[in-house]
Amino acid sequence: MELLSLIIAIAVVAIVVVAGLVTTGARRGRAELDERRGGTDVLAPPRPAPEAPTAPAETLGAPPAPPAPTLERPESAAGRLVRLRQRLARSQGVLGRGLLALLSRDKIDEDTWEEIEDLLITADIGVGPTQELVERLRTRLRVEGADSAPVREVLREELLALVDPTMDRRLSVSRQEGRPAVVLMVGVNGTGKTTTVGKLARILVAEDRSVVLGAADTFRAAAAAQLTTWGERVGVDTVVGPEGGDPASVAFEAVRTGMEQEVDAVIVDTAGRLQNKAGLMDELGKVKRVVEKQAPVTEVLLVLDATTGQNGMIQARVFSEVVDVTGIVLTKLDGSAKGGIVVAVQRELGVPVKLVGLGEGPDDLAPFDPGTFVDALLGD
Ligand SMILES: Nc1nc2c(ncn2[C@@H]2O[C@H](COP(=O)(O)OP(=O)(O)OP(=O)(O)O)[C@@H](O)[C@H]2O)c(=O)[nH]1
Repeated sequence: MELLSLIIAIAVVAIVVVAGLVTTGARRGRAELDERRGGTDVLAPPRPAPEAPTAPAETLGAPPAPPAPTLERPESAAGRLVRLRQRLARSQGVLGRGLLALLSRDKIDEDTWEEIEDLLITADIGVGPTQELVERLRTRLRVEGADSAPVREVLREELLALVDPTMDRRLSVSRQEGRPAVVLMVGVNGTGKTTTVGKLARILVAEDRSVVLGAADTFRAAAAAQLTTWGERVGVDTVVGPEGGDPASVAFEAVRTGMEQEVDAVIVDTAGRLQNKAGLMDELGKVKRVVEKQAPVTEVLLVLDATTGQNGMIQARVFSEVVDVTGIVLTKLDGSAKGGIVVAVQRELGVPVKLVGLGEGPDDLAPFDPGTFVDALLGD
């Protein structure tokens, strides 16, 4: 009996131990499963991979591009001088109308001829051309006398001959042999050089020509920004360099860009500081040499401020000794009664005035036309 009780007790203990082991194993298995499931009792579908937070539609990607700037449509070159004729007449009227009044006197004596000479000299025509004109007028009015054409007509003809309508005033701004035309704009700071580059670009754009600008005036910090703005307004690229950098390398880059873009013309603004002739020669000579490794320079336009009179003439002389000037741009003719400089500078350099500046507006630059100029001088 005692033995039976012992067997039963051992069996009970064994059952309890086995049951405990089974429970622990089951718990460990659950724990492991739970661990694999993410520590939750609930059988959940696998969690989706984490995603970038969904941004509101309007902030997706790059910020919306600003609306493309509206490009300006510059005024065509033809007829600009006619539009600006009034300004020319206002500034140069003293000369033209003054001459007309003196020559229309009943009796033209020596004093009158002297007055005529003074008027011409004051308008900066220069001594040589003044004497020439007076001689021709004297002869015609004496020889033709009462039979002569009206004084106004005689004067018009003689002034026109002095301005010389036979000079070739076309700008060389077309591609040649698969390369862009290259225009160097030279002149003393403040004459309106940078502005003229911008205005000329507008003239070319109006003629549907493609253009690249080169801001090789690295001397004046604002010049590059000023030029870039001019270009942007008409969709023209401007190549700029570091402030104080080498003007020749900017000019080189500009022409390289122009070659790549296959444009019609590259216009390069130069610094042209007139500190001394040797320095100027070095700078402009280098710019030209470097540019011509890629394409020939087709125009060297000298910008002169008409209000500076004889000073402008001195500048013209120095520049023409340093580079082969092919054309003159006379700026600020609207603010000067000294339109005679057209004649003087052409005589001095033997190159034509090709463009005239008649105001600060973006389209106030016009191809020079001798007939319209003389007509404006004489008034209607
Ligand atoms: N009235 C008038 N002003 C002009 C004309 N051309 C240029 N100007 C003005 O002259 C000033 C000088 O022009 P810029 O183009 O900055 O002169 P710049 O020769 O390039 O001078 P730097 O950049 O210092 O070399 C500006 O205020 C122009 O608006 C013109 O034909 N008539």
